[in-house]
Amino acid sequence: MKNYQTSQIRNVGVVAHGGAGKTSLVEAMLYNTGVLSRLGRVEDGTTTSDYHPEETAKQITIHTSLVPCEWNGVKINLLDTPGFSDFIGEVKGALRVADCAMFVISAVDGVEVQHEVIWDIADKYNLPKIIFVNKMDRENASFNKVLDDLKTKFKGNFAPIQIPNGSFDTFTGVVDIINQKAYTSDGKGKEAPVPGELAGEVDQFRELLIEAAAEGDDDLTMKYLEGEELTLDEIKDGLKKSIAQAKVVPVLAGSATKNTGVAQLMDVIADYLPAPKEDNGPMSALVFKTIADPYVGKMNFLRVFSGNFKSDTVVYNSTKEKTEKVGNVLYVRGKNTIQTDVVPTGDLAVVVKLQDTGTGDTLCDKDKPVVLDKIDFPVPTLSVAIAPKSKNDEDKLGDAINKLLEEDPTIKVEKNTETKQTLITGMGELHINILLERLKRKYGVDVVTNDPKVPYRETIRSKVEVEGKHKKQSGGRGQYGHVWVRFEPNPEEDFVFAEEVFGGSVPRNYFPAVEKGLREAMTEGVLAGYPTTGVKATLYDGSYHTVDSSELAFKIAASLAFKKGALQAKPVLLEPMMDVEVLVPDNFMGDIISDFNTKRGRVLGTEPQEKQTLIKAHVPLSEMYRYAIDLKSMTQGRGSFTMEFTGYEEVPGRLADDIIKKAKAAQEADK
Ligand SMILES: Nc1nc2c(ncn2[C@@H]2O[C@H](COP(=O)(O)OP(=O)(O)OP(=O)(O)O)[C@@H](O)[C@H]2O)c(=O)[nH]1
Repeated sequence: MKNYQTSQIRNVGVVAHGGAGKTSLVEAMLYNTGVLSRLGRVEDGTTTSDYHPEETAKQITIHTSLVPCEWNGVKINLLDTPGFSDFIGEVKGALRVADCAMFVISAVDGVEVQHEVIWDIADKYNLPKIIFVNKMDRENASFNKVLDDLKTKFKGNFAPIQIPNGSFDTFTGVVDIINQKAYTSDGKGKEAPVPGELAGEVDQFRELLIEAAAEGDDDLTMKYLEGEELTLDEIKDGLKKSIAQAKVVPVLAGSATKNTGVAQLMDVIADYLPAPKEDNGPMSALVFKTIADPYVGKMNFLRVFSGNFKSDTVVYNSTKEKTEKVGNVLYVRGKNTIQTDVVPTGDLAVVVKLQDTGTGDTLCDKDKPVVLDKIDFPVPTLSVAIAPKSKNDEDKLGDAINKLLEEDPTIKVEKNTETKQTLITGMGELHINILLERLKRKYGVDVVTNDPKVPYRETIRSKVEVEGKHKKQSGGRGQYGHVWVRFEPNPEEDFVFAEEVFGGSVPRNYFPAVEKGLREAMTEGVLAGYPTTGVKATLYDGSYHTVDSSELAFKIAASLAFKKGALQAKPVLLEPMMDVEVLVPDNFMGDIISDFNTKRGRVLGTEPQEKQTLIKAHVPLSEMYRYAIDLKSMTQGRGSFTMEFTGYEEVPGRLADDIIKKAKAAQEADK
């Protein structure tokens, strides 16, 4: 691959709802450039971009893959992104470094949920958009229906620039609106005059395009408004500017698997889509993806935003505040790599084997450090507990998890100190399944999964004074510890220890042992063995023996006092509560609120947002573990939510009885 200058580069994020045909389209584009001798098929697992074993097995895209292709003297960097909602983080990473979002929409299925979700992301990045209406060869394909769908679902000036000639079994090619030429099927196709029956439509769409072109440039606007005719060059130039300013969204049609209309799409990308912004300042680059490749090692995919990125140099990671040594820099295409010495502004490439650099990090010159805007990754919300299957798996698990985390910014792993479970949190069921498969296939670690346990707690509701006495006389030196302790509720803190001992009834040097005895006893509550919190304990009396008393004896006495005291002080079970915020389109509000009622939640309020409503609620954690799945099915994937721990609340009586019964049965079984 030769070196390209910034003006000759097009970075295109290929985005869509799953199954619309992104991967097939990228494959056809690559085939047209001549680097493939035959067209790979998703069904056969032979496409260039979906080459990971987990992708060929499931026939879906999981990773964004970078596929550069050369066309008409331009290098088109295609970022083939996953369409399934669990992998929206990959789409966000790709669009952060793309200069344009290309939406692939099935002519049969029209605009689907993920298109809507990604549309909003593209809007946030102010990205120009282009639309390819795919699958024109399928039964029930309708270009005009998709066009109507676009106009009702999105804001935008949609202007067809290439329309289909026929559909399904009459689909014979495409018509280029600007040049007013028809092309027959397959590859570049043969040029032909516009068929008579399409002439009216072509004229009408051409008028729309000219109007859109005129909006791209003030001089052209004037000329257009004065009724003068624009030349072909002026139309093309104006259109280019309008697209770059996102004032018009060009719409094209074709079939990826029949490779029809695809060469014309590539012409449009090369001729009309914006090149990256030139910036000759000091070097800066953003890492948008990290992969642990079994052969190559760690691969950081980056985009250069300014200056040139060079191989065999030292760069500064301003995010981690660390210096990194750069060795090889590669251009990649699926599995294949080519070394390069320099990557110009705007280009995408891969650096291998950096020490500390990960996704979202900025690399720059040490003496002119900058930090580029981060990628706004989604927060994972679906958790499962995992445990190693064998000792061998246990040894490898920690390392393997670190590798997973390095590759995927949308996973969280944490060990819950109370339940002792390791929780892995991801974006959805499919995401978690894939992570577990990856653990096994790539890192040889087998795990079993469980539902997460709820970290319940216990507390007391009344004040009591109790005695704890430990006395043992069995020949030789005995053991003697004796305390009186007052227990009272103190919800503000986990535990407070105080003493009001008069006249040395318990000597000072035993106080720490008493406190320790209480703290240890509290880790296993009297109701169901959960940690006890919100207690103040005051040691106020007791007695000792000059020979037989010891720290151990006082510790035991304190522990006995706690067990007795907690039982008398009206113990109750507490559960963790979450502050939940759900963002959904307005029409789902009622469903979300009534669902919270069944989940023992309290809705705190709703706030209208642009196009959506934010619902705030207070819900027990035990009801929220599968919410990621519930919300997806309630809103067909249109909703999102976040939650945060806020504190503990008492579990209602009957439910508490059940939980205590189950916990006791489990304790028995353990014995
Ligand atoms: N008839 C017809 N089938 C197509 C066309 N494009 C794609 N398909 C088929 O549609 C299915 C999905 O295509 P993919 O290319 O995997 O779609 P994708 O958008 O990459 O899907 P994800 O990887 O899940 O995001 C495959 O079975 C393709 O063969 C087309 O133009 N015509």
